[in-house]
Amino acid sequence: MADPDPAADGGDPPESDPIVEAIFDAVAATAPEIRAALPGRRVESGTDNPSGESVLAGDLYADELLADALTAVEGVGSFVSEEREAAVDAGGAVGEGAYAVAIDPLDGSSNLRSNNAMGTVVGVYDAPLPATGRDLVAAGYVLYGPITTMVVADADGVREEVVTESERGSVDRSIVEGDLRLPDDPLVYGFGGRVPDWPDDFTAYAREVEDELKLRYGGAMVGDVNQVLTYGGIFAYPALVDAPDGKLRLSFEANPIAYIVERAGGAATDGEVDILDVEPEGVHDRVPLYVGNERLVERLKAALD
Ligand SMILES: O=P(O)(O)OC[C@H]1O[C@](O)(COP(=O)(O)O)[C@@H](O)[C@@H]1O
Ligand SMILES: [Mg+2]
Ligand SMILES: [Mg+2]
Repeated sequence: MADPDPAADGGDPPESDPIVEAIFDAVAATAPEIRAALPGRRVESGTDNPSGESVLAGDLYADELLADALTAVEGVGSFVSEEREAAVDAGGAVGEGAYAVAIDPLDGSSNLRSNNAMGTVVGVYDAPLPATGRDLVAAGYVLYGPITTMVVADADGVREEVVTESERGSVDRSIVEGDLRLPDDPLVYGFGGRVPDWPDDFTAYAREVEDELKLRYGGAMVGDVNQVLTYGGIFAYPALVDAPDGKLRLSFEANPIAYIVERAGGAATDGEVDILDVEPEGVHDRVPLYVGNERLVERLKAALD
């Protein structure tokens, strides 16, 4: 369930965390370089990642750039990536003043060839990984769409920034929405996986939602979730009959998205429990993800019961 908004009780909003600020400064600073590098990196790298998926040159480039940038941040003790088997030790004791950062360097990379939206997903944990989402202190994503935006959720709430490259070669960031909240009236839905692979109970739920909302599925989680955050609705990459854990990874896809959407007033579940309560065994564990307006998520859980 959504955490109470610290500022809503009339109290002072919590001070922003300087390490978290430095992490998202580093992520924003890499965004123009990643975007500029994509045209020449649409080809297969010839390698597979720990999830057994083929990796594009763009995935590896983004991973290298973000690894260098994030492990250099004072207060980052460990770095985990979709493209790396194990955590990279960045110095500093995670959980005792240092954070573990988990990233999906390029989410939706299959959209690179078709020139559709992609992104970078970031989770900042106050515990060594694998950890539950309750150990997140912040999360965010960069969305490489017609413009480059960055959504950041932390103790202060959820904000959306536009990230542009300045003449000086650095980045300019302007907050376009300082208190992002899911609209109460949902408008869109996007469900991944092939329809014949959906379990019957999810298919029945999908048929109901299809009669109520507009289909918005672009094939990149960050783009599809950003539609839900903007217009209200639900995104799912469900459990499939031949993949009961779905496709998305908990540490650097589902948990960060769940943290963001919960702080924006929504909900996120694996079909049974809150995503943020799922106990992983490994940093590459997959989990079904259903995320969006609370009422739609509650109906989903009842449908899968
Ligand atoms: O191609 P499918 O099966 O629709 O899967 C799309 C899903 O796979 C992903 O692309 C997986 O992420 P990566 O591209 O980071 O591996 C998600 O962004 C997206 O939601
Ligand atoms: Mg991804
Ligand atoms: Mg990826």
